[in-house]
Amino acid sequence: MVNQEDLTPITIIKESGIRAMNNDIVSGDIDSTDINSMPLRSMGVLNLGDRVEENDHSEEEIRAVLNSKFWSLRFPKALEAKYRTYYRPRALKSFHFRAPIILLLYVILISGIIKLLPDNSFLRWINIYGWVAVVVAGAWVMSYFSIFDRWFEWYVTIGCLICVGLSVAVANVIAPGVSTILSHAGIMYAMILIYSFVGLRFPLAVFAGWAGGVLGFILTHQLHAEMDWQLLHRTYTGTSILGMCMAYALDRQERTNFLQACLLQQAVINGERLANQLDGLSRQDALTGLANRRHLDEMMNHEWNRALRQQQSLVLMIIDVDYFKHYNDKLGHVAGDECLRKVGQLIHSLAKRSGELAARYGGEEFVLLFPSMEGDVAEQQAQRLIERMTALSIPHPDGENQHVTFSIGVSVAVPTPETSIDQLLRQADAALYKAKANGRNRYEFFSESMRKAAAVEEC
Ligand SMILES: Nc1nc2c(ncn2[C@@H]2O[C@H](COP(=O)(O)OP(=O)(O)OP(=O)(O)O)[C@@H](O)[C@H]2O)c(=O)[nH]1
Repeated sequence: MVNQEDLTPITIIKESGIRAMNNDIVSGDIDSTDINSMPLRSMGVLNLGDRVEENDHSEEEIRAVLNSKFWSLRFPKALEAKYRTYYRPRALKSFHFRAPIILLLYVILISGIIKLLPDNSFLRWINIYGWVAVVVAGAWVMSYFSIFDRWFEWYVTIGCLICVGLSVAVANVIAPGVSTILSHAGIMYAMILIYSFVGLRFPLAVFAGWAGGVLGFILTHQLHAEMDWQLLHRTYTGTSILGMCMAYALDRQERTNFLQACLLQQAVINGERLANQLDGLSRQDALTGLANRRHLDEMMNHEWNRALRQQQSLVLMIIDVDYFKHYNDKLGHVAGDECLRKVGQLIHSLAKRSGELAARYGGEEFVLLFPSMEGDVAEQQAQRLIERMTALSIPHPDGENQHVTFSIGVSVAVPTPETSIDQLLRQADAALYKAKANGRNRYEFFSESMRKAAAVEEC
């Protein structure tokens, strides 16, 4: 049995997948294909006990097979191969406890037969029937060695065939009498066990049953005994027919269970996929495809706590489009949306490293979060942003520069237990205010003088 960790989509994203999620959102590329490749799929959430392996058959295909009733007990090739790999370990595991039960039944049976045997027959009888125990015990032992696993069906089939042959032969070598009746009961035991208890698929069980009968016929002749056909038809042939019916029904039931497990697995995967998609969408800004405020808040806290633990500096930039109201008023909201999309793409192009995040903060405001970044690198990034925006050259009908620009407020901090991410945000906001006041199309860093001015204002 494959034990799966019981992880829900939400915990996966929040714990191990948060980074993958972040990058997908930032790139604005969340769609079902990406979500399929997220950690959830590789982890597999299904816990159906004996798990159906990776399900690459479509739901329709499985339903079609299920509806076809598969009277021939055979699926289309690929599905059949998958069924075999699903079925074999289950049958093998069952055999671990079924083999000793067979041995126990055998002991009970022979203890009854021994009491009824004529005195001079014991050695002859045990010399033949004793091998049944050896064969069953041998198969049982083999089932514990994984090197034989791939041959499981075959060594059990051959073992069953030999046991049937020996059971038939031994019933014929004993002189007619009371003990013969129990020996024929032994044949019936053997037939029922191989058809319905050992765990063989229908065709193999049929092969073992009838080929075993042929072997019994040959052994009887080799041992110079007579076949009592009338009695054999009532025991061997009768139980063979009954056993075949049972084996057929069991094989079909096993196959039906497999198909239903496939469908259930598919339903679970679809549910997880949908949950992932919804979760992704709930963290994405619909207009720009960047992370939205919700995801930004989570990531800011996440990165803040990490920076606090590792005592690394964290950079936060608030970027605000200049004179955007004028742009909107002159060109309309649709053009305004298009402009915000382009600005969003540009901002995203700077958040490349793992953990870096570009988000839409609201309206025409964006945020860039840079973990493990020092002030001098932050300055280069801010400068780069301004330059790329100039190069983008989106015409602004009413702007000072004839093209759309933005202003940037930057704050840099190494977190301490006394400070918070909100403080960092407020500082970036204060720096942005200064950039606007100083003429826009520029960046400003939060400085000591701003801190003092803020303190004075607060007083
Ligand atoms: N097209 C569009 N406009 C938006 C959206 N969100 C906010 N806005 C507009 O953005 C404008 C923001 O205007 P203001 O806050 O006055 O800022 P501004 O005109 O850029 O002035 P400064 O920031 O001082 O340079 C408003 O006209 C909003 O209607 C949006 O999703 N799409």
